[in-house]
Amino acid sequence: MSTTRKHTALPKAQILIEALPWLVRHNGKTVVIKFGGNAMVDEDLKAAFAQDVVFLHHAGLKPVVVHGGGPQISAALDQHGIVSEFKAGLRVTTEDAMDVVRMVLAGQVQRELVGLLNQHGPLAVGLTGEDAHTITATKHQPEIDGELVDIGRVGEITAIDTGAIEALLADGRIPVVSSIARSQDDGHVYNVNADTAAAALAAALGAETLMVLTDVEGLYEDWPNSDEVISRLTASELERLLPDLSSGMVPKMEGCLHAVRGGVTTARVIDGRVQHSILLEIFTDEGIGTMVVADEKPEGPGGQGES
Ligand SMILES: Nc1ncnc2c1ncn2[C@@H]1O[C@H](COP(=O)(O)OP(=O)(O)O)[C@@H](O)[C@H]1O
Ligand SMILES: CC(=O)N[C@@H](CCC(=O)OP(=O)(O)O)C(=O)O
Repeated sequence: MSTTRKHTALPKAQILIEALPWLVRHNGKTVVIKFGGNAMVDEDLKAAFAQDVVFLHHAGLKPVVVHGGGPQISAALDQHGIVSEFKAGLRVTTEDAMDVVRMVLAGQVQRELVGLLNQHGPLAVGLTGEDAHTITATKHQPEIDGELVDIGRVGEITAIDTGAIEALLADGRIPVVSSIARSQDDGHVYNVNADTAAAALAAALGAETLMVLTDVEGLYEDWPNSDEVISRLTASELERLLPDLSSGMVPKMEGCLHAVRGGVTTARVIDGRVQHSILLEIFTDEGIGTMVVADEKPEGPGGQGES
């Protein structure tokens, strides 16, 4: 090998070998990746996202994608002359709006992601929470200022059946899930926040990691006044912060807490606007967003930590 070729080739080998401990650690582990609608607006980013997910698959992990589509739903509702309104961070979803939500999530956003992933092989299979009872929900009525408020067809998850997703993973596929659920009580279809759905699936699947891709660098300590990102926090620390959080961050951080308390090792909020942020997060030391971990167990003999 000529000296020049060696000089260009060796740094590449170095980068590959740096990933070895991470490849060993994550081999065979399930990672649930939530791709937010706000991070999904750029064509190059969507293509890079698909590459990263396929990379994880071929590196021996089991990625499960849960996608959002908030901005895409708002645009479609607008075209139908339906006004978008949010209460407690959730979209007020009338029966007519629900038809649009379902059409956009399952018929457009999910199809597009499945198409991008399948450019790399026969890998992705799309489903919604309705399929094989994957997500069952009941009508959600949030409490606002001490009163229960009716926000229409918004679902609260009551059960997860991981059977269909596990069968797809066992078959070497990449499930792509839309956050729509069916109620077993009234038979209606419900709109579920995609962060909440991703977190519930991560916990039910016993995933190692929940990764939430969004359009900010992570959880800002003092949003919107400063852009200081909290890089790591425990479940209890996050629980104390929750009442002070606003808008889109509420379901994300509630989801991270639910996932970690449900046994997921780490839940991360990362910047989906950074190309290949998933690879940086999984295969390097340079985690770029906010990582939530379980509470640390107290040290010393007889110490009984939280699990
Ligand atoms: N503490 C915070 N840190 C970061 N972002 C915050 C915070 N509080 C509220 N936000 C808002 O939450 C948004 C992300 O949520 P959302 O718009 O629902 O995104 P997505 O479509 O990715 O789910 C950010 O763009 C920001 O405007
Ligand atoms: C009940 C509720 O609010 N559902 C969300 C579902 C999509 C979603 O969560 O998309 P993002 O992740 O892009 O925000 C909605 O209708 O916008």
